Parts: sequence; structure tokens; C-alpha cells
Amino acid sequence: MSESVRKMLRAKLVVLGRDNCGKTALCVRFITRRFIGEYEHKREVTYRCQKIVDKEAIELEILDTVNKECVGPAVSSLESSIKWGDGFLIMYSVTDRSSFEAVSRLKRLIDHVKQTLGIPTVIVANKCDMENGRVVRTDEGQALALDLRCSFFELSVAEDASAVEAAFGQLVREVRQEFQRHLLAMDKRSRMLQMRHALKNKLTRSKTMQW
Ligand SMILES: Nc1nc2c(ncn2[C@@H]2O[C@H](COP(=O)(O)OP(=O)(O)OP(=O)(O)O)[C@@H](O)[C@H]2O)c(=O)[nH]1
Repeated sequence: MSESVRKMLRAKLVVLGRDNCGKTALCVRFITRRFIGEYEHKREVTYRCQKIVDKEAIELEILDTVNKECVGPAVSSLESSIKWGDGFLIMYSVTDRSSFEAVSRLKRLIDHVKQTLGIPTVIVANKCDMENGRVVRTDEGQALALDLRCSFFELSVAEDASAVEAAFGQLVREVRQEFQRHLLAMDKRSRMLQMRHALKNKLTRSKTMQW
């Protein structure tokens, strides 16, 4: 297969997290570079945009979810959003401990739905501009991300557009790496099948000659 065919041209990203942690603000900041304070947002929205990450273009679909619990009636809709996605950005607010506690539950659900570990996932701690209202320390976020084997960014969507870009950039990078790993595994499998087929043919031929 040629190099151009093997490049990942589009990716589907899902933004998850408790209500009010800043998911919509994050998506809008990434797409438009603007911070808009308030949103009427009680339904899921999929944004489409083209971005350059590491000098390569990629078409992104970004699903901005509404807060859903990992248990109860909302879980099946959450599961179908997870099935749809290639990469995940789990967000919490440093001013809301319950949003931090939801991160592990969401990660466990991703692993369960995808039935594999190592799914590209970035954890974003938002609202670090609100130092006075902080209830989750930076080192707690870092430790959780290390434990869950995810990349970690603490930022303020309100104040830092570049940090938002860096978090999404990292997620795209991880999704691309996963895509390459998947292609390699497929190549390996197809080479093994070819070898098995050739061996079977050889055996059949030698048996025919013996007779
Ligand atoms: N101070 C501060 N406020 C923020 C920041 N990011 C978002 N907000 C505010 O937090 C509130 C919630 O932001 P949203 O983007 O609507 O949060 P959401 O997670 O999409 O919320 P739901 O739609 O309820 O799921 C809004 O009032 C935002 O202006 C930030 O970095 N700093």
C-alpha cells in the first residue's frame, strides 16, 4: 500500500465529562480560537473542522456530549458515543471534585466498550484560572492520568487557546499512532495468512507427488 493511502485523513473525537466543566467552551475555543462565556447547550453537537497537526492535515469530527452518568438509562447512549469515537478527551473542572471523580468511571467505560486498553485518551483539567475556587490539586490530576495511562493537560479554556490546541494536538497524535499500530497488525495478519496458504499448497503438492 502506498504511503498516502496509509495516512489517517480523518478522525472522530469525543469530549466527555460532567456538566459545566467546560466541554462546549473547549470545542468552540479549538475550532474558532474564541472563548464564548455562555452556551445554551443541552444536547449533543458534532462539530466538523480541518486542522493541521504536526504539519499534516486532518479532518476532525468532534462530538461534544452532554453530561451522562456511567450507570442508569443514559449509559447506552453514552456507550454508542464511545463506540463511534477514535479518541477521547475526558474533562473535569479543578473547581468541582465530582467532575474529577467522574474521570475514572468514564475511562473504565471507554475500556469496557472498546474491549481493549490503550485507547487514545487525554485528560484535561479545566478552569485553572479560578485559583480561589480550586478543590482539585494539579498533582492529583497528574497522578490520576499516570494511573489511567493517559496524557494530562491542566489549562484554562478561558485564558489559553494554545493550551487547548496542544491538548487536541496530543489526542490527534495518539489517534494516528493507534491507526498505524492497527495497520501493522493487519499487515502481519495478512502475511501470516499468505504464509499459511503457501505452506498448505506446498504440503498438498508433496502429498500428490508421493502418490
Ligand atoms: N473561569 C472559567 N470559566 C470557564 C472556563 N471554561 C468554561 N468556563 C465556564 O464554565 C461554564 C460551563 O461551560 P460549558 O462549556 O457550557 O460547559 P459544558 O461542560 O459544556 O456544560 P454542559 O453543557 O452542561 O455539559 C460556562 O459559564 C463557561 O463560561 C475556564 O477555563 N475558566
